[in-house]
Amino acid sequence: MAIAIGIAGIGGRMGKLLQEEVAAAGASFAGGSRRGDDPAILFAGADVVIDFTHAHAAPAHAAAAVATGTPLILGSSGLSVEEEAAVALAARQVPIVYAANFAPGVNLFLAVAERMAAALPPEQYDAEIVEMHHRQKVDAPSGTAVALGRAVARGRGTTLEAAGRESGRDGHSGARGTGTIGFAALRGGQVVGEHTLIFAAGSEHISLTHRSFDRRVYATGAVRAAQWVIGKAPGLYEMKHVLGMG
Ligand SMILES: NC(=O)C1=CN([C@@H]2O[C@H](COP(=O)(O)OP(=O)(O)OC[C@H]3O[C@@H](n4cnc5c(N)ncnc54)[C@H](OP(=O)(O)O)[C@@H]3O)[C@@H](O)[C@H]2O)C=CC1
Ligand SMILES: O=C(O)C1=N[C@H](C(=O)O)C[C@H](O)C1
Repeated sequence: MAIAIGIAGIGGRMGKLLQEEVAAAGASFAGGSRRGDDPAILFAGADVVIDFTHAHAAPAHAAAAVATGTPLILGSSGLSVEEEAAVALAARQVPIVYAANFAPGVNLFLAVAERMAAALPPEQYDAEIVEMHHRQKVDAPSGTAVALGRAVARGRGTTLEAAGRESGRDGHSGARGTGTIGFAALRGGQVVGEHTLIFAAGSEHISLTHRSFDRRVYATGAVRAAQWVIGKAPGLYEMKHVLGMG
């Protein structure tokens, strides 16, 4: 029988595409929710729920997933430390796939970024991440940029928090810190999503860029994750697990 997929944020840019991709994948649409709706109703009627809404909605959606035993696919970006902790806690009781970016190419990019960072000494190669998105995006840096920063830090045997983030440089910002990870966020027009990771040394630069031209790539990936997560044990999964890259 076709799995029934619920969609939180059905009225949003991603919500509308997700509904189309649920149908295209041969799954059934279990209903959608909008801001202000009780998430318990959506979760109770679905085999799995996809949430591309807002960071602040993530804890309530994770709690509804636990209360109903319904797996959650979480794509919202800009979660605070506390919001991510609430999601991780819920994932002890129900399977959750939480990904900053559901595009396959980006997940390969994350793996390559980690390997590059492991090979390039932080004392010589400054890591800078530049992203550009449409003018409506409300959080910065993007979730994908943060995930790239985390991948670089992991490759260097540390964490993003320990390495230190440098973002929003303006005015007398001082010299760049050695080993820190820099972020720059551009906003304009209708750019779907562009991310560049630069390793800059005194005598050479290496950069890697990913561009999304159609946000449907995220919706297709999220529906794939929804089909994959059914029957999985409780845990916090990433897109690399769905893609078999874990
Ligand atoms: N992981 C990934 O691959 C991707 C992640 N994203 C992320 O997904 C999120 C949504 O992006 P996008 O669709 O472009 O944004 P939109 O603003 O177009 O859509 C978000 C929708 O969610 C609704 N909403 C907000 N809070 C709730 C809630 N508590 N319950 C139900 N619905 C709610 C909003 O309603 P209202 O209009 O009333 O506020 C809106 O319709 C962002 O965080 C974005 O960064 C986007 C693309 C890819
Ligand atoms: O808001 C968006 O549009 C996107 N958000 C995600 C992010 O913050 O990384 C993924 C993608 O870049 C599009």
